Order: sequence, then C-alpha cells, then structure tokens
Amino acid sequence: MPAPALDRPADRRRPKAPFSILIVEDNPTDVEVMLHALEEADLKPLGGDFEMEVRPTAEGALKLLSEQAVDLVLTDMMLPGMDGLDLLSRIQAIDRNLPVLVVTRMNAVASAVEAMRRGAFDYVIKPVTPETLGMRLHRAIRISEILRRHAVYEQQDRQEAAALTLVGESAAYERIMRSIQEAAGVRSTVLITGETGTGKGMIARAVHQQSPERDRPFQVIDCTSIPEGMMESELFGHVRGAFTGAVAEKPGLIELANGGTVFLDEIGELPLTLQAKLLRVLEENEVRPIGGTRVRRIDIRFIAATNQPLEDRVRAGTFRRDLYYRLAVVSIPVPPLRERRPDIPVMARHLLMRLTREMGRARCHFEESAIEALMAYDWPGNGRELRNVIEQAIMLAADDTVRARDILALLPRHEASHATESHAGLSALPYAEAKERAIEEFTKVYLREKLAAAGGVITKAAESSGIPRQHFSLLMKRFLENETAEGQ
Ligand SMILES: Nc1ncnc2c1ncn2[C@@H]1O[C@H](COP(=O)(O)OP(=O)(O)OP(=O)(O)O)[C@@H](O)[C@H]1O
Repeated sequence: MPAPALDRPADRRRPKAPFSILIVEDNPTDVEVMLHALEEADLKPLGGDFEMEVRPTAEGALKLLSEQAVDLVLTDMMLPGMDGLDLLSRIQAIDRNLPVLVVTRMNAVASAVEAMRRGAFDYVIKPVTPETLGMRLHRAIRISEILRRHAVYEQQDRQEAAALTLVGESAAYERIMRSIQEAAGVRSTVLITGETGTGKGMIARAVHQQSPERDRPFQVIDCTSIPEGMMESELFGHVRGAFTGAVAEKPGLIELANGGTVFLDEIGELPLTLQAKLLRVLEENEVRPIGGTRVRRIDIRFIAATNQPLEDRVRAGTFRRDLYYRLAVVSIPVPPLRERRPDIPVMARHLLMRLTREMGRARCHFEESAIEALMAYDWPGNGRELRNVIEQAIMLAADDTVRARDILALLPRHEASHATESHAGLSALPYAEAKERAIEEFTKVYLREKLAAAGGVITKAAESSGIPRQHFSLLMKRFLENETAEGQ
C-alpha cells in the first residue's frame, strides 16, 4: 500500500463514507503502520463504510475539525508544536462528545493515562498491531455511533419542543397560560374546550410538560380515530380469550400511561356506554380489562378536550352530566383566534420562522400589510388554518418577503369576491376562452373553500371533494400556484 501524502486525504478515502476517522500523526512510517492496521482490522461501522483523513500537525487537525464532521480521532501524543494533551482539550472544546484515542510509546504511558483522565476514550501503545488497534477501534466506533445518534435525538427533541411552543400576547392568551400553570401544579382532571385548531392539543401537552410527571408517559387517545367496536378494548385492554380474536392479553392505552397523563381528544365523541366506564375509572382510579376479574390500580391525570359545546350535549342527553362535572374540575376555555386578534401577528411570525426552518428555506419576513391582511381575516380553522396559509405562502413567495397579495390569494373570502368580479368580465371573451377561465376560477374558489373547511388538511379536503388526495394536490399545484405566479 503506498504511503498517503500527508495533509491530503488518505488513499482509502471513498466518495461516500458515512464514518470518518481522523489520524493525527507526524511520522509517515507510523501513519503507514496505522493505516495498515486499520485495513487489517476489518472495521465495520454501522453505516457500512468509513473514510480516513491524515494530518501531521495538531493545527492541521483542528482546522479540519472546524470544517467538517469527524466521528473519531486517533492521535499521537507527541506532535510538533502542540502535544496530544493540548490537542485533546482543544478537540473537547469543539465537540465534547467526539471520542479521541491516543497513541503512545511504552515509555510515555503516563501521559496517555493523563489523557484518559482528561476524557480521552482509550489509548493504544506503539508499535500498533491490527489486533489491538482493531479491538479498541471497534469499541470506540460503537460508542461514537451511539453518541452521534443520541445527538440527533437531542436535536429532534429540541425541534419538537420548539414546535410545541404556544405563543400569543392577548389577555385571553395570558389567561390560558395562567390556567396551564395552575393545572400543572395539581393532579386534577382538566377539560379544554374550543373550536378546532385553537391549540387544545398543545395546551394539554403544555400542562403535562409543566407538571412534576413530565418524564412519565403522555398518551394521546383520539376518540374519533378508534372504531367504536374496538374502543373499549383499546382503552381498557382485554384478557386472553375475552372475545373472538383476543388470542393474548393486551393492556389498554390508559394502563400503559400509568404514572403519567392521558389526553382524551374529542371526548364528545365517546359513546354513552364507554362514558359510564370512563367515569368509573376516574372515580375509582382503577381499570378492569374486558373479560378480566381483577381490577388494576392506576395513577393517571386525565386531560380531555372537545370542540363541541358539551353542556348542550348534556342537555340533549348524549353526554353524561356526572362525567362532564368529573372532567371539568379544571376548565380551560380557549377562545377562537378571531376573538384574540392580538395573538395573530405573534403566532404568524413564530410560525413563519419555524416553518421556513423546517422547510429548509432562507429566513423570510412579512411585509407590514401582510400582517394586516392576516389580522383582518376571521380564521374559522384557527391556528391550524393560520399555520397552513403561512406554509403555502412560504412556498409561493417569490423572494424572502411574504406580501399581502400572497396572503390574500390564499384566503377564501378574497377569492370569492375576486371570482365574482372576474365572472362579470367573462362575457367580453370568446366562448372557449371564457369557459376555460370560468372553470379555472371555479376550481380555485372550490379548492380554497374545501381547504379552509378542512382547516388546511389536504387529505380531509380531498376526501370531502370525493377525489383522491394526489388528484387534489395536482389541482392545487396547477390552479393555486399558477394564479399566484400570474399575480406577481
Ligand atoms: N397559540 C399558538 N401558538 C402557536 N401555534 C399555535 C397556537 N395555537 C394553535 N397553533 C397552531 O395550530 C396547530 C393546531 O393546534 P392543535 O392541534 O393543538 O389544535 P386543536 O385545538 O387540538 O385542534 P383539533 O380540535 O382539531 O384537534 C398547531 O400545530 C400549531 O401549528
């Protein structure tokens, strides 16, 4: 194997190597021995392949580390200019999770031990052999991969936490924040009420997050998404043989959240029979799986949400009064966005920043008149509709500014009046052209109204239009995007 030129990628460099090892060594013979040992060691990082970079000096190594991600460093302890210990501290300042293996001569083991005391992952004694180096590297690679994956999870957690941030500045928003804090401090049942998209799910999560049980499970049970026939077994579980198909014992979703929080979304949809069973669970703090004879004790906080006026349902006899009172120990009513307009600009800017980042787009900002357009609209789909309009506006915006016309083009009310005006001028056109225009105008209005009614959820809008989601998306692409491009 030819010796790699120092300060250049080693020969084993491959075009797409997921795991990279940096060797810091000034002695070309030692570099060659190490590369040979690595070759023989048959390393298999989980990503498949790996690449190696060689630098003869600590400075060269630090420069590389500042330019690209490396997964593992193998460094000599005696380097020109800066010794291995200093290099170790500098590397730790760049990335405290990067595993560093030090290579040393037998007569300098004390300094290698000192390096380990300061956080080096391991040490290898020269002359390096494929067996010792291989064994130590195998271990280091596994650790490095675990740390790398852990860092990805940490990053995702941070992004998810940011995505869940409630923002606002209206008096109603302040009241909601106070209620969240109060509810978090006690373990009572909470009932959150408000129109669709007002952020009830986010509020429920915030209560859990601010409670002492924040590290315990947060179990969401959407009462609309579980088929009625399966609801009881999903919620309370079943024992083996409880019914045909119950081949094994299965714990219910409630039991699985023991110690934490259960969020019952759309509680108004819970059938009356299950309302009675849920009430028993709330009152007695125990669940009885279907077919079971023994009850299981539970310690759970329940949060329920609904966009239906539950009092009306109680009066109509379709929701149990006793369950209603049992749920509404702490009550958090969430007014619709049109009744707390001061929240709109804050939410819009927050969503714009978050969505551009998520979509990998450059930072965007609103033209002042775009904010005015947002504030003037009534938002029947509340925060969810606002989020979807902003997402589409980012996609349609020609540059880094979202303008009033981008917003207005996406709001159904504007479209309706716009359509009426354009229909008035159609008779001036030849029949074929007028017909094509009319179909175009109709499709735009239709798509926007369907989208608004579905709170911007394309799957729902497509379903209520009776066409496949893919077809709906194609229509959106053809009619909604073209229209905005023309308008610019
Ligand atoms: N105060 C807020 N701050 C930031 N974003 C918000 C706020 N309120 C709502 N949103 C946005 O609206 C979206 C919908 O929120 P969420 O799902 O919690 O509403 P919901 O009331 O539970 O809706 P549904 O009744 O349809 O289940 C969120 O993902 C978020 O993008």
